[in-house]
Amino acid sequence: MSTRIAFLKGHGTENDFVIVPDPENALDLTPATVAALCDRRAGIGGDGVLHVVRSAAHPEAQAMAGEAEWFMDYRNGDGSVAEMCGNGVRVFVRYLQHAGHVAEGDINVATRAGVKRVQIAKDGDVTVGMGSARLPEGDDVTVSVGERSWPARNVNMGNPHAVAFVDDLAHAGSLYSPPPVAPASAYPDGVNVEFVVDRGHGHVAMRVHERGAGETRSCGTGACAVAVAAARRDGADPAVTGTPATYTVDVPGGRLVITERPDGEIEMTGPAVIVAEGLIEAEWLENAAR
Ligand SMILES: N[C@@H](CCC[C@H](N)C(=O)O)C(=O)O
Repeated sequence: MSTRIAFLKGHGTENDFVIVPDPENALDLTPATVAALCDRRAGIGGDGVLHVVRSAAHPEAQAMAGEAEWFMDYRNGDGSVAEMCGNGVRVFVRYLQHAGHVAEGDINVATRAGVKRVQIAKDGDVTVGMGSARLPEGDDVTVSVGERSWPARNVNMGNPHAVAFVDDLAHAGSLYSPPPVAPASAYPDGVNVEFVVDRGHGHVAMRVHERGAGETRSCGTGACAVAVAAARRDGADPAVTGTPATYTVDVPGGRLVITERPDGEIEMTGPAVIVAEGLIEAEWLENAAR
């Protein structure tokens, strides 16, 4: 009888993930395996994989093991590695709670963008301290779709984003392929692109084309990048004014609330849901790895 490998399926504002618990880092999750798992027809389906590993067991996280027991080894749906996933880290902690590894309260999670502090509230929402945004000075960029183009803000949330304010989210088009961003030299490792419209005071809506996944229903790091870009556009810089800036960001899959504090820390709150759990056939996984 062949061994089976446990998985779960979860989402945060419909940014969906295949969760693969592998505490001792025993699985060889090749890019081909990840892409097969995320395939919505021949696999389980998801925007990415949350590989759940003890920090001490992963070479990229051992240095963080003293601060955070668990490492989120995040992979995009095409198999590529990403530094950070804001919705993913909330779902990751929801999984840790579901599996009985942690209780309500504050939990540290190691990520490629450093240790993130995550809080599980009684109402079910999960808040993550995302760290601060980096806005490379004089590094603004241009995003295009067909004949239209917009000036965009280069915002780094541990991973790269280009944030464009548009008149209508439909102007982003089908987003079947990555929207061109110029100059390409601003993003040597590729970029996530957000299109944003205003909905009211401190309230915006966005669509996103994610590096390594295509258009998704939500992107947590993207929503944070959007909140920071909107705040700067609106003349709000909490580090200067000493007043936190809060934005509600509507995404196709729900709503996220983002607050930037005067010390630069950005907090994001939203839902995180475990949908299902099951077993992957080892033989299928072995074939997928080839
Ligand atoms: N959906 C994620 C971001 C996932 C990584 C991204 N595609 C990248 O390559 O940087 C989020 O919620 O932040």
